[in-house]
Amino acid sequence: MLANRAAARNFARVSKNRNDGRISGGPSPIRARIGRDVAAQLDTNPNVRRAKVETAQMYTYPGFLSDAECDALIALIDSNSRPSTLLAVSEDPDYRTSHSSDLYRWSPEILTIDQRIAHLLGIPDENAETLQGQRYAVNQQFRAHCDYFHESSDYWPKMKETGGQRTWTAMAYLNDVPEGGATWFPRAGIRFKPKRGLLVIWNNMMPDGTPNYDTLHEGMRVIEGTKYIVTKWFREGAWIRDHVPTYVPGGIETASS
Ligand SMILES: O=C(O)CCC(=O)C(=O)O
Ligand SMILES: [Fe+2]
Repeated sequence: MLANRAAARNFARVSKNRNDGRISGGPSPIRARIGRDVAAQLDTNPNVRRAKVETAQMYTYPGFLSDAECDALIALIDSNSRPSTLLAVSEDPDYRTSHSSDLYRWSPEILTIDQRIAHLLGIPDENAETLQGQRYAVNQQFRAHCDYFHESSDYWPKMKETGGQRTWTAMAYLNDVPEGGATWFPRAGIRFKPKRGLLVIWNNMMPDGTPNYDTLHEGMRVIEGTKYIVTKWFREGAWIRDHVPTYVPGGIETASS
């Protein structure tokens, strides 16, 4: 507990603008406020633990998803997945070798989980991208990357229009993995072993709202078994702007805005 409080104090002091050589963005009062507000909410939740990391705000919530929820999500991922993609082209064909599944946001089971995650962080659900499932078979991985967008990139104008920068990430493991598949933050110096139901939450921004290169992370190669996760990325603004459809059994009400 003491160590975690010290981590929180030190995080507030760390404001050196480290980056990976690309312009990923500068300070931002809105992103800084989101960082403070979400951390304040997580710090008072008795189910949430702050990770012992000084250079980023990082938390865990063991058992956030029930076994039944994990099983339902695994079945959905298996029924609907495609090879994972990247926003920017990579020269390394092994960079992201998993399969992804865009989970159907308006189905009751996804909506409930989506809203629980948004409520936990205290960020409006409309700021969140659709929950994305990932499946990694043996030897598959997602090499080191940051979840925030590079504001000098070709894809940025489109991202800016659809809610802007990614601030917080929430990622849950749906199963235990016999060997490999940890999520490793080499710069922050922490590694999470997949554990069924565990939610890992981190802020991709620094205290002043600048993208935090210390959140660099890697989905390590799976050595034995299959790894299933769901990831939710929160934007600084509204990602959903249009009419929000209502779910009706067998489909959605599709009135346009
Ligand atoms: O698979 C992992 O452990 C990390 C996944 C990840 O970084 C992501 O989905 O953005
Ligand atoms: Fe990531």
